[in-house]
Amino acid sequence: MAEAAPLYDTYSRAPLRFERGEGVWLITESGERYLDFGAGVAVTSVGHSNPHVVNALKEQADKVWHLSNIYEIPGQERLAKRLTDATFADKVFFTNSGAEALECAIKTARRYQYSKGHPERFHIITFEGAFHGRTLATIAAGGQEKYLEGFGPKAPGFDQVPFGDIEAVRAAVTDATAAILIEPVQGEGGVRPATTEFMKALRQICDEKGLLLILDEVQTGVGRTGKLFAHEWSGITPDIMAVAKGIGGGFPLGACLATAEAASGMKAGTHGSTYGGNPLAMAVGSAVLDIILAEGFLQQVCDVALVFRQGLASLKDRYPDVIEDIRGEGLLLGIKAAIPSAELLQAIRAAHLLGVPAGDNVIRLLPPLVVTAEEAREGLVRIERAAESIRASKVKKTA
Ligand SMILES: Cc1ncc(COP(=O)(O)O)c(C=O)c1O
Repeated sequence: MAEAAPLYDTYSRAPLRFERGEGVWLITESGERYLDFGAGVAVTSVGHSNPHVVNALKEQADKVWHLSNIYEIPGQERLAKRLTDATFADKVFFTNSGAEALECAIKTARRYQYSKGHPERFHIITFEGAFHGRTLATIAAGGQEKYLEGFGPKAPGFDQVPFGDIEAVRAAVTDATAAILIEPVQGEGGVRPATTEFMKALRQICDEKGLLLILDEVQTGVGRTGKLFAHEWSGITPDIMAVAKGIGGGFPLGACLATAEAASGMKAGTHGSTYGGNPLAMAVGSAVLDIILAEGFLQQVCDVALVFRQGLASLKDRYPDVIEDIRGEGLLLGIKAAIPSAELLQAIRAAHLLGVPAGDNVIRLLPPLVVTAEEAREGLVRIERAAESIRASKVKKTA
């Protein structure tokens, strides 16, 4: 047996060694092809090795890789302008990851209340089942105890309430509340979309009580649900939004977006990042946006998502012993398994399709947004093969 690599044991890794990627495919060292419907985990939005993005990265790499944020960085200004033009936001802070974008969002909200003369208003209302990252503040913000275990006292100022329970939110608001933080669709928590009514009610509570609404669109953003950002489906806008994953298409890039008012407390020296907003990341982010913002692209995402979802619904009808439910929005879909989800994920992987585990016995399917209807159908064929193999093994066991 090969000697274990000297890596932290933080991941239970599947024994697959991918050497390269092409569009929606990942190819192992031995040349086996897998349909990548995990896309990293909702990361490779425009597919693996997208030529437009690769060229942008190469071109920038020949010019300059790193500039300190103590200088003006034209690529940063351009990407910030594109993001603010396309959204509710007036201001952007670039980060290297989702958790960092959330850290910036939380700091922005607290600093806003502080600068308005309310230093006591630092509590953030968050939701059970939520996932916001793995830093000390974001595990405290998240609604899953397992991520806190053994990491010392939970950072103060995060109050969890049940997801979707507007009365619980109202009851949790106190004079110490600064903001409400929510994922429009809980991803890691089991692909659970918040309803439009719930999102609207959160906005209303924030307006009534002088709170900021922070959206975590790290997983749902940049076209994943068929709109540029998932909150657009509900017709509300946030005050602050964390973005990452899809915006970098695989390059470490995140961003915290805010209205000018919400960001008004973030003065020179209040926050910073050595690598955030570096020229390579900016070139990649801009190239990704070229594709996502191209005319008709998001409609294509919706069209393919419909084909995929209808196919999944039909599989659910034909294999109720394997699939209990299909849920999600756009190309952020979840199969709630009727058997242990790890078993189904394993069978899907054996059919050379990659999905991602989530809470609530769910498997997430998040193909690159460039997936075609034909590739989506190929994915369905493989899921059916997996369902058949599970049935066959059950028959064998009972025989
Ligand atoms: C909704 C959400 N927020 C935050 C994060 C953390 O992002 P990162 O792993 O880039 O820090 C994730 C990652 O899975 C996520 O899904």
